[in-house]
Amino acid sequence: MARYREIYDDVENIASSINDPHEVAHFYGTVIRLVAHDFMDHDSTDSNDPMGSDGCVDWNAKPNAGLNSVWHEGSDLFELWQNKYPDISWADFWIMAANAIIFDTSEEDESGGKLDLVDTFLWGRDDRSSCQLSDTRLPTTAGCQQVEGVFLERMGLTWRDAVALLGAHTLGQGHKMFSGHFGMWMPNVDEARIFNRQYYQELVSRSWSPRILSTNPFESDFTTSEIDDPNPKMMLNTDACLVYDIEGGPCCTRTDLFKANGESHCVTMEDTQCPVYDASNPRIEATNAVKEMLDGNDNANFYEAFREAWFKATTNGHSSLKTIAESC
Ligand code: HEM
Repeated sequence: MARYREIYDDVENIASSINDPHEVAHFYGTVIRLVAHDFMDHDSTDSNDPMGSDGCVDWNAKPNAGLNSVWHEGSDLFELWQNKYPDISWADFWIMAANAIIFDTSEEDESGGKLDLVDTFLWGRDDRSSCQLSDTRLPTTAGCQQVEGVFLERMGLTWRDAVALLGAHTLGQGHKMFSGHFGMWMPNVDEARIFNRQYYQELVSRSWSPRILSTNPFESDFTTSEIDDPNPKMMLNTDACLVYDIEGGPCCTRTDLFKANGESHCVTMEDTQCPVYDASNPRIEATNAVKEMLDGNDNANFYEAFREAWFKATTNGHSSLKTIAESC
């Protein structure tokens, strides 16, 4: 346990040594994203090669672009592992580093506690040196079929789990040079360094309009600001579809919001309201989960749902992991 806590301190020290707030947000975000890309290749229906958290991502594959900014020989995090924790597998170490960041960036509840995922942590994952084609199991940003494919069908999670995990998009940002999707889910870089339920508030309270990407005109996402805004805001189709049915064609998520001068807040499609799911649509479960995260005065529902989903996602496919006490 002492070592586990030491990793929290060491990761916090790396973050505190970074001066630029955008770089801090990117460091936080990329470590969490790295763990997600390690576990999102799990396929419980493939008994030959289910994959999952195994310290293996295909660094050259397009969906993983940007992950090597925190994990390459010479990076602070890699050096920390190499110099102090080389006996710990990459898979275990990445999860501990992510848990450290989530603890550090989460908000205190009424009793002064933060989100500490220590009780979800089991160790003993073996690293793989090769996981070819794992990237083909990673979701694209196209829409909710992708969310269903990765989380419900292959990882065996629920809509509530999927919605909770996607709440991690409260941290960090997208980049033109990596995915082509650029901007933050949050309105500013201060918010993009706090792990809280703000993602859901942003999703339901703003007018998100479709944006064709200059980096890839065949792909789109959603924004609330002009394309050349220095701090554009962003929601991916896989985020927007948790509440809005975006499959019927381009639409704006809130056509009912107006500026003081009467102009619509929608950047485009100001007359076309995105429909919401009706009770017979299975995706209503996603919307209900978003409502659950927003219910109450604090992050309690989000933190509890995230804790459950993170445990399932990081242990998926493993049958002999051990509790920290067993390492003593
Ligand atoms: C349907 C599933 C998902 C899709 C399609 C998706 C897509 C993306 C994309 C396109 C980016 C921008 C990458 C870049 O250009 O830098 C991103 C960033 C990020 N993702 Fe996801 N993601 C998914 C699930 C997850 C999950 C499960 C987590 C964690 C639990 C996560 C955490 C993050 C974080 C924290 C960032 C910010 C990284 C940074 O600041 O560089 N994502 N995601």
